[in-house]
Amino acid sequence: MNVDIGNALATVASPGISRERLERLDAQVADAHERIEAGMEHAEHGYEALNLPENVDPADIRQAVGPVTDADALITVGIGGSALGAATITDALADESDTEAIYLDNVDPDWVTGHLERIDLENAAINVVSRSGTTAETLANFLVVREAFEDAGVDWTERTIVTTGESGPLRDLSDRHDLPSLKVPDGVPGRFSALSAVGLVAAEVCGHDIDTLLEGAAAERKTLTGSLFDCPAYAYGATSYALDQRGAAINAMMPYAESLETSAEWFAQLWAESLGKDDLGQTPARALGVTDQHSQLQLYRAGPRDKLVTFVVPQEQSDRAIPDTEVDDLAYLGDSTLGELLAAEFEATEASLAAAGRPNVRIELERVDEYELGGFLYGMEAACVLAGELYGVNTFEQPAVEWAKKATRGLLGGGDFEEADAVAEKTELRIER
Ligand SMILES: O=P(O)(O)OC[C@H]1O[C@H](O)[C@H](O)[C@@H](O)[C@@H]1O
Repeated sequence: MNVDIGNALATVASPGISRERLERLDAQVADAHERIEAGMEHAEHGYEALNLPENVDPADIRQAVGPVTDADALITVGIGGSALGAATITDALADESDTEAIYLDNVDPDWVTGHLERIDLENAAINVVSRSGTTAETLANFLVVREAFEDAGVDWTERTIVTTGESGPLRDLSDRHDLPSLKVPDGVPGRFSALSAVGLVAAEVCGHDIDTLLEGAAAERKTLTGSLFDCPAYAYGATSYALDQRGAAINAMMPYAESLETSAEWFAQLWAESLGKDDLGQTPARALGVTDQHSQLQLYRAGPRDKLVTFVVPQEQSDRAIPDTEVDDLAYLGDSTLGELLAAEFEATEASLAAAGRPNVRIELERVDEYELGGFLYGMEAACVLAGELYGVNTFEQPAVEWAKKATRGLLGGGDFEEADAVAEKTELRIER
């Protein structure tokens, strides 16, 4: 990926970063890079995620998914980091797959039932993913899906792949039924695991080229150097951090490709869970070009100066001509294509923000394919790790999320957790109709 931070400079935007500040920031990046390299070298928790492109063996993944590559539908049961990386890849490349990728990452009963009633379960497969093997939503959904397979007369043990940690309830269940299983690599937090079996099983079942995904990531890894001026990932991480320090507390991720919409969800988890701690962090917002030009852009251009807009723009996309029309005022459209319209709208939006002095950054992908996606996922993870170093937070923990997990478990009678008591202590001020 390439990154253009020109519209984040103080000569264009406010908040913005001056050239002098960029130079000083680069010295901080050099120190942070040393720390990141040491973490990678010693396979420290979290930093190990940046070694994934070299450590993952695609042959293991291919072997595990062998029995289900004929599936018409793959039901991935997982949540957060155990769903969004895979969904980013398979949604981005969905046009090239005959397998429908479904993600059960919510426990809304109507929605889960709707999916299970719609799919032909005889030709479906299950991909259950949980790093901890204890996440209530995932385990509950898996039990529901398993039962639906049994009710349909399908032997779920022949149609299920498990990806989980070395031990835990899901590992026990997998061993008991002798299911094909893969391990979430040690030292890789869920939201940084897209380039492991966690993200690649679904990609492989859907027929995408996981070797090339890993090659794209490995190429991005080679760009990690001690200077933001040589490394697109660090340029993005450092710019986002510096803008946040100057008041851009919100980061609106706005891909200009329908197929990349899910990537903004993945980014939101990465950014929020990794950096949102110690009263610090930038709030990720999700937008989609061109659609949200007609809903959110007003706020981005004229609202509070508390936002960075991040565009993700594929340079090549397929195209379709706009037919000629009999209406004179619309004649200009007939000379164009949908792709040209999309490109023009992006350029106009980017320029409109710059003209109003609103900081924005452009991330360019050559196209939406396996290689570029691998590079994008890796690059954004590296950007996030760098930003975490600059903020001085522990990028790889999420104690605030764990709190709510314990409270939920306590409420369901899954143990004695003091966090559950807080639910009963809620302050009420009800206004009833
Ligand atoms: O993979 P699992 O252990 O099931 O965890 C799934 C998700 O659970 C929690 O909410 C964590 O905060 C996330 O980081 C994680 O991705």
